[in-house]
Amino acid sequence: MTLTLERGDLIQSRNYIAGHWSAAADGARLAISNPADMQPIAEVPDSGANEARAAADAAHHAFAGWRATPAKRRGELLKRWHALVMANQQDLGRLISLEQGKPLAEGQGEVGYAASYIEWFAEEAPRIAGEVIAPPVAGRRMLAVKEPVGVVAVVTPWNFPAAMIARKIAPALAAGCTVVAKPAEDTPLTSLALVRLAEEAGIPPGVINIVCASRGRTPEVVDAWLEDARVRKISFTGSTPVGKHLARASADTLKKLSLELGGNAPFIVFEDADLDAAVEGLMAAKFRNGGQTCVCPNRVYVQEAVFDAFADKLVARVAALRVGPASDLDSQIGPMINARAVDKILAHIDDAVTRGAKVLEGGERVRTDLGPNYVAPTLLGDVTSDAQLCHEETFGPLVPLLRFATEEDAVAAANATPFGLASYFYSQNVSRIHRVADALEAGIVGINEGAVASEAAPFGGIKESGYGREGSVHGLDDYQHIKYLCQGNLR
Ligand SMILES: NC(=O)C1=CN([C@@H]2O[C@H](COP(=O)(O)OP(=O)(O)OC[C@H]3O[C@@H](n4cnc5c(N)ncnc54)[C@H](OP(=O)(O)O)[C@@H]3O)[C@@H](O)[C@H]2O)C=CC1
Ligand SMILES: O=C(O)CCCC(=O)O
Repeated sequence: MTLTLERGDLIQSRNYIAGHWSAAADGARLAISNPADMQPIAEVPDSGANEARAAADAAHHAFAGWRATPAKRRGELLKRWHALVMANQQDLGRLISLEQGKPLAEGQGEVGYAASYIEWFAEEAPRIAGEVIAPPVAGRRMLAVKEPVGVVAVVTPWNFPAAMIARKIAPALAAGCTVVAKPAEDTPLTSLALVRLAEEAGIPPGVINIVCASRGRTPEVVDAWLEDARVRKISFTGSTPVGKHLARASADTLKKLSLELGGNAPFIVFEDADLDAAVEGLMAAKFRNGGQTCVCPNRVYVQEAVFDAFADKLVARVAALRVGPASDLDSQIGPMINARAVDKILAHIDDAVTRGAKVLEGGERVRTDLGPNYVAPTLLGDVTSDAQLCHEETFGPLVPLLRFATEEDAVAAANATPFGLASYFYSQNVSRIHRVADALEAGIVGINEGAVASEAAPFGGIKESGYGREGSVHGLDDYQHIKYLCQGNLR
C-alpha cells in the first residue's frame, strides 16, 4: 500500500522546530515501514541531541508568550485544531493504519478519540481557576493560583500514534505550557500530520516542537531534555522499564512526571455474570488494536461453574475474527507492530502450553503470504498462574483463560501483580460489585463494561503502572503547579 493522502501536506518528512520544518543537522534519515508487509512508506529525520536542544530552546522562548495568552484564546486555538483534525479524519485514519497497522475503521476511530481530548481541553482552558482561602488570622488575603509548569517533554508509544500525543499536548497547551515531543520510532508520521494541522490552526511557532528519532538515537534526544533544567515536566506513555529510567534520570532536575506505563489487566467472570455480556465486553476490550493496548485484559479468570460455557461461547467468537491488512475493509485484526512483538506473543503461547495450557483456538502465525507480522487470534484454556503471560503484558491477540473457585481467590489472583492500570469484572450481584470494585488494585475498573476509555474520564494507573491522570477535569493538574499568594496588612 503506497502512502498517498487527499492532502499531500499531511505527509511530513521533517522535524517541526520553532515553527520551521527541518532535517536533522547531520542529514541522518529513518525509514518508516508499513507493518503489514514491512515495505518502506516514508522517511523522517533520525535526530540527536542537537535537534533536541534546538526544540527545547524554541519551547523555552515561546513559553512566556504562550503562558500570557489568555486561556480563552488558547482554548479557541485548540478548538480550531480539533476542527481541522476532524475535517481530515479520513486522511489521518489512513496514515495511522498505514504506519501502525490497525484496521482502517479503528484508525478513523482513533482520530475521533484523539480529537475528543483536544476538544475537551479546549473547553477546560477557560475554566482554569484558583481558590480564595478563608484566612485563619485577621488582616490577610490568601489565594491559591494555578500556573503552567513550563516546557513539557512528551514521549509517546506507537500503539495509538494520534491519541497518545493529543492527550498530552492538548492539556499542556490548555494549561499554558509549551511542548517538545518525540513520537515512537515506528509511528512518527501521524504525529507530524497532527502538528501540521496545529500549525494551520494558528498555534504559534515554538509552542509545539516535534523531533523524530530511531530507537538507537532516542535516548540521546530524551537525555538532552532530561538534563535540561528548563524542561520542567516529562509526560510519558510506554513500558515500565523506560518509565522507571525516566523517573530516575529526571531526579537531578526534579521534573514533574506523568507516567502511563504497562498494565497486566485482569478480567474476572463470576458465576452470576451475564455470560453473553461478558463475552461482548471481553471481545471489545481484548481485541481493540489487535490486543496492543495497555488496558487490554491480559489474564481472564472464570469461575469454575461457568468456565466451560464461557469458553465455548468465546471459541466461536475468536475463530470468527478476520485477520488481514488494514487496507482490507473486512479486517478486524491487523498485523502486529513488528517482529519483536510477534516473537513475544508466540513465546507467551509456547510457555503457557509447555505448562499445561490447551490451545482452544489459533496459537500460531497466520497469513504469512501477506507478511511476517500476523498472529492468529488465540484462545488458551486451563492456563496456570505460573505462566509467563500472567506476569507480563503480552500486547497481542491472545486470551488466556484461568479457572478460579471463590471471590477471594479471584481478587487475590487479580492483584498478584506489580501493575495496576485497568481491571474488569462481570457480576450481577450488587454487593459483590461494590466489594470487588473496592478490592481491585487498579486505576481503572470496568464493571460489566469492556470499553472504558473516554476523554471525560481520568485515565491512569497505580503501582508500577505509573502515576498521573489523563483526560477528565483532573487532566490539567499534571501540567500546572499551585502558587500560594499571601497578602498581609489588609485594612
Ligand atoms: N502503556 C502503554 O500504553 C504501552 C505499553 N507498552 C509496553 O511496552 C512494551 C514495549 O513497547 P515499546 O514500544 O518498546 O515501549 P517503550 O517504552 O520502549 O517505548 C515507548 C516510548 O519511549 C521511547 N523510549 C524507548 N527507550 C527510551 C529511553 N531509553 N529513553 C527515553 N525514551 C525511550 C520510545 O522511543 P523508540 O520508539 O524510538 O524506541 C517510545 O517513544 C510493549 O510490549 C508493552 O508491553 C508499549 C507501548 C505502550
Ligand atoms: O494503550 C495505551 O497506550 C493507552 C491508550 C488506550 C486508551 O486510551 O484506551
